[in-house]
Amino acid sequence: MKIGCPKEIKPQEFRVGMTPDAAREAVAAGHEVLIETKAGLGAGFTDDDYRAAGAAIVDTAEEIFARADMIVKVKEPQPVERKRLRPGQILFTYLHLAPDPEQTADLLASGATCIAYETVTDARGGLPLLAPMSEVAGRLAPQVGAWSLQKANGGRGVLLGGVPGVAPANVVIVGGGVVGTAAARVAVGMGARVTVLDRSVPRLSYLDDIFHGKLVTQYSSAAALAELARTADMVIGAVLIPGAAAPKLISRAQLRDMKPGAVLVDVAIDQGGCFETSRATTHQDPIYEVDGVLHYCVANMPGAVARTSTQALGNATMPFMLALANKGWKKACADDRHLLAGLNVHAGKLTYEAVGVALGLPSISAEEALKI
Ligand SMILES: NC(=O)C1=CN([C@@H]2O[C@H](COP(=O)(O)OP(=O)(O)OC[C@H]3O[C@@H](n4cnc5c(N)ncnc54)[C@H](O)[C@@H]3O)[C@@H](O)[C@H]2O)C=CC1
Ligand SMILES: CC(=O)C(=O)O
Ligand SMILES: [Mg+2]
Repeated sequence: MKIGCPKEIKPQEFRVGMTPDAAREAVAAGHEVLIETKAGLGAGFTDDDYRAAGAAIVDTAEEIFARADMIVKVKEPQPVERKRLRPGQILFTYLHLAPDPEQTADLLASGATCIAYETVTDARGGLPLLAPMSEVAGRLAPQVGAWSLQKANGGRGVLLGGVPGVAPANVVIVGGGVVGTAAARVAVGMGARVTVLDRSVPRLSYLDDIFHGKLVTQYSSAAALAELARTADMVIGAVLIPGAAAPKLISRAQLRDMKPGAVLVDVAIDQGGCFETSRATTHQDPIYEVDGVLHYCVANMPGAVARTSTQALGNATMPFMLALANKGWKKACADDRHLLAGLNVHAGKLTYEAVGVALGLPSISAEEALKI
């Protein structure tokens, strides 16, 4: 199979879909790997690194899309990339379709087979291709929130850990999954007073066990979050209902009850965001203010640490990328129901129910798609 990896074109996105290691494995398995020139530079990989791995360097994205049977990327395809997809081509990348009707319409129109990293599952109920980036975004969340809290950035002027004689900041984390746990680890390490809310009591028990009393756990009811938001310096949104649009957990009216200069870090923004007033921002212009409360809503946070993120993502995607290339998408998905769970669009049909529900569109099951 010809596997193509274009350079990412989303603003300030420095990750790349294939590492030289992944390219080397694909070439060893008998595939042809096409990498757009300079695609890896932002993550510290040169064209020569890819050439040494046996890949061919191609001058333009157009040529990659025209020649490749499978496109491997990081971010959802941008409008110009969507126009280049064609029936029968495989697209393997993050999609986040539930909050994105335009992208969904374009992917349906393309006729391509689109497998979303974020809905591939594993045997333990996890999301193995989302988890590495959630680890990164979770670790970054208190760091970017702490930066936003600095006075020069519009924040309250509060230091997360306080100092002797001055209380630390209150950090509230909504959602105690991969992002929430990683965020808690860093926020606790920075000396903040941390509360984590989740709807899963087993998950709260796990957090209670691993943090040995260094944070407070709380069942995520609307009333509990409203109460905690009032005294929070930072609220980190880290909820997920896989594939679906994020539930809105803090309303605009509630912002008036929050401390002026407090910050909302909405990591769940790629699924539409879990605060009513969230809208996606970029690394170039990451924060904005509504009713005195700062919002940090960057939808590709891991792009800020592109080298770490590219390596972590590449480790996780490699076995699935190889299965798709070795067997073709149909056999690879038929053999592995966890990879099949990643199928979101095939031949003009939506194949992921939660996306259909979020967008009011009809969908078929991924199993049915295997027969088309
Ligand atoms: N902005 C960015 O750059 C990035 C965003 N993300 C996003 O972060 C979000 C979280 O991802 P993960 O931690 O990997 O998901 P996860 O599935 O590991 O954890 C989500 C947690 O949310 C909990 N939850 C669901 N509804 C809730 C509610 N109403 N209140 C409290 N908790 C609730 C679940 O029980 C679960 O424990 C996703 O939307 C993901 O796409 C992930 C990586 C990068
Ligand atoms: C998960 C995701 O969307 C990202 O890493 O950008
Ligand atoms: Mg994202």
